[in-house]
Amino acid sequence: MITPEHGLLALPALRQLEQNAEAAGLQLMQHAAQAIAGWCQAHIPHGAAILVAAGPGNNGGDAILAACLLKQAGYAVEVLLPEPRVNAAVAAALQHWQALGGSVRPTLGDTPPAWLLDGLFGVGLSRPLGGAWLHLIRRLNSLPCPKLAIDIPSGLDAWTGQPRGIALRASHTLSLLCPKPGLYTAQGRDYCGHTSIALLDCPPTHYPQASGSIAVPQALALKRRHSSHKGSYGSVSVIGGARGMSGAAILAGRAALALGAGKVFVHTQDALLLDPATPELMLRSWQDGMNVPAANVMLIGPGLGLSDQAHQALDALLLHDNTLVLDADALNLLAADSQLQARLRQRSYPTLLTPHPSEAARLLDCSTEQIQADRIAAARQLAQQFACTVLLKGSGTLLASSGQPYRLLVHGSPALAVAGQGDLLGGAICALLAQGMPLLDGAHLAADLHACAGEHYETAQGGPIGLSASTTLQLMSHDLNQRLKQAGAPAF
Ligand SMILES: NC(=O)C1=CN([C@@H]2O[C@H](COP(=O)(O)OP(=O)(O)OC[C@H]3O[C@@H](n4cnc5c(N)ncnc54)[C@H](OP(=O)(O)O)[C@@H]3O)[C@@H](O)[C@H]2O)[C@@H](O)CC1
Ligand SMILES: [K+]
Repeated sequence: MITPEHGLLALPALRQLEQNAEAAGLQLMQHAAQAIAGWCQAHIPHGAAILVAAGPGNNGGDAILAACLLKQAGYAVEVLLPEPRVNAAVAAALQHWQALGGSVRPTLGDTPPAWLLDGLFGVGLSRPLGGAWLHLIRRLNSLPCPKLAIDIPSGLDAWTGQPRGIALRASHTLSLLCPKPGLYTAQGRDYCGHTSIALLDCPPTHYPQASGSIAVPQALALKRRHSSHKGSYGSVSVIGGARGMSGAAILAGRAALALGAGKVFVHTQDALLLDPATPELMLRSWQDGMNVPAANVMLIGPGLGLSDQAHQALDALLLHDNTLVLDADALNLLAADSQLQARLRQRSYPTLLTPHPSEAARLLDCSTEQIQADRIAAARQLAQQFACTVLLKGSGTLLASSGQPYRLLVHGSPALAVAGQGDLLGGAICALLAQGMPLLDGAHLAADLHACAGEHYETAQGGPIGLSASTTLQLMSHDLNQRLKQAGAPAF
């Protein structure tokens, strides 16, 4: 059961929710206005000058009713109404505003306010913004003040996280009734700033079924018994590291160890004698063969290259009856060979693909821009087309598996946008799977630990530059131990 604060609704379900609430006599717009005014009173100094930009739909209605409450609370509020043709709810809100002595201006003045409230467009944006709206939002973006977006920054698509023509660049976003995927994925994080959700006291029974979720699985399944040994925590084999690329496979192996796998093998093209920083790794060459015990989780791809030998290794591994994670060049080999694709679809054992947007584009034979234009659709299409679970990397990482609600990560940081981080994530996922977590949950928890490591680093350093692999792994294993401490009893 996905709770209202975690559920991601499609537009028809959101409209259904609105109708359910209205039918039950809930005054959503009043609740929205109270939530917005409450947020402002908690964050904006008393009496400050607030410009409230109101659009022609209910997003504008929320904004104007909030303006009324803020004026009554002693703020110096002005309403900007660029479009005089408004819906009935906005007209009623305007009457209330004018009855309080509030004035309305059609264009932006010269004096910048202390804060801007953006209530131009919300989830009713139905086409790209053009003409006068482009000009206005450009001017609002250049105002030297913090900006609170109501529900979603105006112009940002609430489902894809992409601006439609242009979008307001908010410093904060207060989203109403439920989270929306566009707050977190694609360009959403850059446009929304700090986000919070106001559920508007809407009872959970009014919420239709969610198509996605932002809830992170618990670490409970990873609790350890005292009477356990390394054989209790599974083993991971990493297959990659073509000549000159062995570092990628080693990094994946280190991550698998750091996140708790019992034993880790790393198969590289040339046999390495030792990883001095992690002598626990068991190093093998491709010539030693890929025969590994049936309980293993296998990761193929980091630094694998596109050679015939690499192709043969992937071809053989797809026949193995154990959990398989495909990353990096394994995905590129897959994209170029329909026979490999057919073999993948025939697998009956858990299989995960972990593409970044360019790899996803190769797999779906489209452009990276097309993937990014609708990341949720792309992740779902990959999962369906290849009959497996998919983790689509990038800002707002997504997980999709046919017949399941999609998952969306709300954490992450540009600190992670450096070489080697994908290899670490692949190894970390395998570690949690080797310890018995189901595929979707294990991949999700590992990705969340990775995303949070980036955020923790950025917070601690005051910026995103310079995150190393070893720091990432320390942060991830520390976070995992904290989550274990908070989890309940061991899962016997
Ligand atoms: N959902 C909920 O349960 C709740 C919703 N609430 C609030 O309502 C908001 C949604 O309200 P909404 O549906 O009235 O849509 P909204 O975003 O105000 O815009 C519609 C207007 O914009 C216009 N328009 C659209 N695109 C345009 C374009 N490119 N260029 C120009 N015009 C364009 C469109 O015109 P039309 O397409 O009809 O020509 C119409 O006039 C939601 O975000 C939240 O704030 C809360 O009160 C609590 C519960
Ligand atoms: K808005």
